[in-house]
Amino acid sequence: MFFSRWLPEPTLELARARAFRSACLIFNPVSGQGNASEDLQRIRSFLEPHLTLDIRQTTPEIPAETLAREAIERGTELLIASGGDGTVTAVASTLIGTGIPLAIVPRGTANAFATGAGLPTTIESACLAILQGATLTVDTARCNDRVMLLLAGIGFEADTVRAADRQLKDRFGIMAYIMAGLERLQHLSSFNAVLETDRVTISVRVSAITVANFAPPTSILAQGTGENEPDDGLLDVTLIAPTNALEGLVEAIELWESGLVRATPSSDHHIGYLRVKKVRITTDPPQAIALDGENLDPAPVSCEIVPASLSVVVAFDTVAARRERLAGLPDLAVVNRREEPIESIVLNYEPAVDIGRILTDTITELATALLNLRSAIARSLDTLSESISRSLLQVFRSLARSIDGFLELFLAPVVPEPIEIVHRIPGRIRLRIPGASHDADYLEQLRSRLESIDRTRSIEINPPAASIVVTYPPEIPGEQFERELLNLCAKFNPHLTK
Ligand SMILES: Nc1ncnc2c1ncn2[C@@H]1O[C@H](COP(=O)(O)OP(=O)(O)OP(=O)(O)O)[C@@H](O)[C@H]1O
Repeated sequence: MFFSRWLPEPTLELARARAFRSACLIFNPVSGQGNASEDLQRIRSFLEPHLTLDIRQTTPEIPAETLAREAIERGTELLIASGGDGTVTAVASTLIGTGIPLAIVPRGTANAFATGAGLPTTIESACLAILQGATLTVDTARCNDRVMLLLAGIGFEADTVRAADRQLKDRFGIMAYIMAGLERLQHLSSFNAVLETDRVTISVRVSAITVANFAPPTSILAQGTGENEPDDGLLDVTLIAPTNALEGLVEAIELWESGLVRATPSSDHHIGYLRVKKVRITTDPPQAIALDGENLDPAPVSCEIVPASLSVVVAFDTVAARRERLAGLPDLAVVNRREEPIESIVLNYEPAVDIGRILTDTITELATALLNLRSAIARSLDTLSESISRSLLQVFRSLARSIDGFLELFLAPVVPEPIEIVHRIPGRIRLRIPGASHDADYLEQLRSRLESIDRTRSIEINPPAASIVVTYPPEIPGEQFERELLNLCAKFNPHLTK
């Protein structure tokens, strides 16, 4: 989602895995909410100094798919899709199995493919990735004999996609999906489903089923397994069966958290998940389907993974961080036996990703987006029903609680540096914890632990100096008391005695 822009730039000026000499840019001038001619100008200014760019613009009559097929016939080396997910899907579907790489310069509303596959999400970072030329082969899938890049939603998800129409997206951007979801929550219903996987047959009553190849954290209903990987050779199936609208909201937030921290949701909720190579799903009554954001008529759904079938251009550091790291090994020598100088690039890569900062910034950004949404809603109250406004208020409260939880998790615990024994004489020992200076609470908690050593006479704490003086009867052997003291510190915080 917002992560990629915080990832570090490669340490070389322009580290290149492969230098594309030419590319065909398929540009949708009506995608997203930005200024298309400015966007095109920026793409050209980044790329044209380095490669020959064949620019083709889509029109209502000439879709991206036709332009992509023509480019493949002309023998293009690289196809760049610039637009929303509609444009990306159309171009990608022509490239499956060809080995020709796809680069994405995302300019849509959700940009679900780019964020879900961990690709660059700004024009600048996407162009830099094209110039660097690192590629990753990802899975695609087939759903009812059509290409599925991301996911198929059955039931609630499909109803939400239908409700988030162009007008709502133009007005509220990505928040349109949240608003549409809240609106649909008022009419939550359930249906019977039979899932036949490659291993088992499952019968169940649910409100939503999502089958995902991979999905960004914003595709909330696809986050059951918490690990939608683009190249794991598996489909992730999420089943949700809330008993009422409020529980649905809570489960959506639980899934949103799962996607963000890449963990499975807690077992307290009516959320199921499984991972399969293929699945056939029949529903009673028949449910609407959303395939990669496009609405399909109700029908049984058959999905199958097509492993390692699409080559995509990724940020160089993403590939290096996932696949290879040699920097820092002693006496390192690497002989390049290929024309492409990839080894030297990997050697120079220094991954210094601060996950804590990324998450904190993301959450802050999300909180800001929520505030913006709230003001947008306040301005549009006339056009919203009272029940939608009430639901929105509830979702703000729940999201605020989740955000608080994250901030507490990532900001609160400061792990002090290991403890130092500054001074010891019989009957008195002085400790110092450098990282805990000014953290009076932390020192007080430690004091109450140390008080449990029964022969302790007194404990004095000096927070600014991060020092603790402990006195004990001088006749007790010093090493024995010290050992007991340090054992207790280690139990309080294992980092203290490292
Ligand atoms: N020049 C054009 N004028 C009008 N419509 C166009 C033009 N070129 C493409 N389209 C339409 O744009 C749509 C695809 O838009 P886009 O790539 O933004 O996908 P999207 O799914 O709408 O994206 P998002 O939901 O992320 O905004 C297609 O329906 C296509 O027919």
